[in-house]
Amino acid sequence: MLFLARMDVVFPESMDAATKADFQVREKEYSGNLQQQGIMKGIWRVVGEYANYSIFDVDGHDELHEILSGFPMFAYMNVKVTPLAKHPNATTDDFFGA
Ligand SMILES: O=C(O)C[C@H]1C=CC(=O)O1
Repeated sequence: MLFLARMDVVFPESMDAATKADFQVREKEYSGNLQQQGIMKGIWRVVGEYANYSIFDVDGHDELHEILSGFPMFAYMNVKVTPLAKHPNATTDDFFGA
């Protein structure tokens, strides 16, 4: 099942630069592992915002929630999830080469 997620990151004003940098390193590792496993099919920066759109291929809602809540920055993210269904006009099922 494919899901589109938008993640907006909002760090508290009081968070120091070293703590932010540490979150970013850990986030990159977590995200990279998901991409290597083929669970996270892609991630795109929203231009001009500290936010991304990502696509996940998971078995269901519970798995997606577990994955999203495992992001190191989860406590500082607002996440909106959109389930994706096949469009009748789609010419391929293989958009991500899966
Ligand atoms: O930089 C971001 O958009 C935050 C974060 C959320 C997932 C990820 O890989 O990075």
